[in-house]
Amino acid sequence: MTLILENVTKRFGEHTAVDNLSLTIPEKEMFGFLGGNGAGKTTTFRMILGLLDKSEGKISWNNEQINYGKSNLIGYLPEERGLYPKLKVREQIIYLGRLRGMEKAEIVSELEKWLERFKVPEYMDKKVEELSKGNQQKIQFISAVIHKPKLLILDEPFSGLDPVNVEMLKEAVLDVKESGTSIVFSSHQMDHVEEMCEHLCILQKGRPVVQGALREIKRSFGKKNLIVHADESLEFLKAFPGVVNYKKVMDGCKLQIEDEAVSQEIFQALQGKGFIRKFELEEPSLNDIFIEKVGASYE
Ligand SMILES: Nc1ncnc2c1ncn2[C@@H]1O[C@H](COP(=O)(O)OP(=O)(O)OP(=O)(O)O)[C@@H](O)[C@H]1O
Repeated sequence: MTLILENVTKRFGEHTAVDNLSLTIPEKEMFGFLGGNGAGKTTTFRMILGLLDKSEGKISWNNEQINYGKSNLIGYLPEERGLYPKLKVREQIIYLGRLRGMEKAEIVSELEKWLERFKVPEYMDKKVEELSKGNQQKIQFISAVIHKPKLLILDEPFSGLDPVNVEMLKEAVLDVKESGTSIVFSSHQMDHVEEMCEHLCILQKGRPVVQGALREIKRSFGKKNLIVHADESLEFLKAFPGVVNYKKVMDGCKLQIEDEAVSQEIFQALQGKGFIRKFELEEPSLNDIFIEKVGASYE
């Protein structure tokens, strides 16, 4: 089931939050949705879910109009987490599972599996308000996937989690994807998107500035990173032709260079200038691409 957005626009009064956005999110894919604060990610999610009317355009899923009435097919982890603090985890998930048409016994058995997996079986009969913020997030995630949705929308799923819990949740998300669910998720942490997504879109002021397959986006960016560690000062590389950016790091520097050929010229220029301990050419990171494409709009 492919999710398609065609020329979707959302205006709040004079302000255009999402501007003529077209996207195709392939079936059974993990799609990364990125953008700075206020870029329009949550607004797009709300429109996909039918929680917010769009001003213009068309959103369809499997050629049908999508809406939250089809909630047994959709899972949503909202940015503003929304659990009932006074309810016990068991009551909470049973309530949400029933709303999605599940039988109570099936809900409890699925919940037990998830709590075991997240290493918190003892939370079954704890009130949500008794759990830490990160652990509430695990429960919120369970509430989004308990009914095995076909489409899962995760708004900042990893924010506020410690590194161990991030890894645990990442694995869970990948398993949900492997079971055949299409997943769209937003994140400000580029490394998560880089690790998990085949396709992505970077929004800036409601418009896509980068869109497509991650591998292709990196290839077409052209610039590469070069890390050099040496005994001698490398300051002279700041002004070296083809060096776009120079950053001092421990023991050396990290350069952004125009293309691979520049690295060879630098290598030659370094001959006879002391011992080179590291000389490593890297693909640009998604963080580099994001900063270049979106960073300018902050100035
Ligand atoms: N209900 C609303 N009424 C008026 N303006 C809104 C409303 N919801 C969102 N906006 C505006 O639309 C723009 C996009 O907001 P949105 O929440 O979609 O951004 P976001 O990309 O999710 O940002 P963040 O990363 O900070 O969560 C912002 O300028 C925001 O102020």
